Amino acid sequence: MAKMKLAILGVGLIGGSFGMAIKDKLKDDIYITGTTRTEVSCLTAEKIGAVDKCFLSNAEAVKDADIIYLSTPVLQMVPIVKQIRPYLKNGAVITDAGSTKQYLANALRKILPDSVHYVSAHPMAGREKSGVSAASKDLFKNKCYVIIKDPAMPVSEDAVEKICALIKMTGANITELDLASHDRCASLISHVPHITAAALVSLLNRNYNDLDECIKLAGGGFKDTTRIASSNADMWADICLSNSAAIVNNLQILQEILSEVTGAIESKDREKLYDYFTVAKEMRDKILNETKSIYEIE
Ligand SMILES: NC(=O)C1=CN([C@@H]2O[C@H](COP(=O)(O)OP(=O)(O)OC[C@H]3O[C@@H](n4cnc5c(N)ncnc54)[C@H](O)[C@@H]3O)[C@@H](O)[C@H]2O)C=CC1
Ligand SMILES: O=C(O)C(=O)Cc1ccc(O)cc1
Repeated sequence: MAKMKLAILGVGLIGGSFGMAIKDKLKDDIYITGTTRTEVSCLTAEKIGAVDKCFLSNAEAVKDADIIYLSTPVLQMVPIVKQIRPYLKNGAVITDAGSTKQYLANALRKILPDSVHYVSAHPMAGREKSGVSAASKDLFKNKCYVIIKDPAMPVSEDAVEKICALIKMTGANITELDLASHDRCASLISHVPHITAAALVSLLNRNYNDLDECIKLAGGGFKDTTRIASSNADMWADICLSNSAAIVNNLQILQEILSEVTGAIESKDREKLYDYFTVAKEMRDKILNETKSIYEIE
């Protein structure tokens, strides 16, 4: 039987980690090609074993591929699919790691031929560092990996099984969601927290003439609440633009919460402030307790 061929377009943190995990499990039973935008990162991708062969051309990488894994920033994916469309073989399965799903599903549905299957998915695993040099074969281990099942986007069970079989090799736990639920939940649990972490850092840039003095005081609290503000700007701009309705809705709710707590401080309402922190602490402790296995293995 011919070897399975996997093409990873955008071998960065996520694509590189996916390639490393699959290569680690399947060794020579799979042939992995990939693309990056520079020769240096292409060489790194080969050196760390994320791919067998790296190209600077997406068209070259997808030749004869059975499975195509898109792992560039979200808004790069549709132009890439348009570019590779003539080179896709019948029966090929495309999946993607994009952080937002509805926008991609709508756009890809319009441009993909019937002979190519699309399985929408999202690894809920990552870190604030980007690029292939930050990749790790264990990045997805014990983390949630969402597979989209949506009545508006029927997909062949055989294609879903092929993608799930690869995802299982990374050690991730598969969860199913529909498109709208995914984008709503991801905005709440990931997108708005990232925007907020960046806002906490931006706060330092406003109203403070003595920034150097303030930074001397930075401790664990600042580091914990702002770690993800070090994430890739290209990727986060695309996420905001491709899930704007859910993100704007949750940012407005966050502004209401901040207005309420501002009011409580101004009016010296100690009971309200006590309740504000108590409710948040109880909820966070409960969530961490219920998701212990995710956070213990880093
Ligand atoms: N960073 C994270 O923690 C997570 C990211 N994601 C999603 O995964 C995707 C990739 O994110 P990362 O791996 O973090 O980004 P990254 O910046 O580490 O990697 C992106 C890769 O795509 C390449 N690239 C960009 N445009 C390209 C193009 N037109 N053609 C070929 N290659 C191109 C870059 O050279 C780089 O190798 C994004 O869509 C992101 O939303 C999903 C889960 C977690
Ligand atoms: O660094 C972290 O902890 C993250 O939360 C990474 C992350 C970023 C984007 C995603 O779509 C999913 C996970």
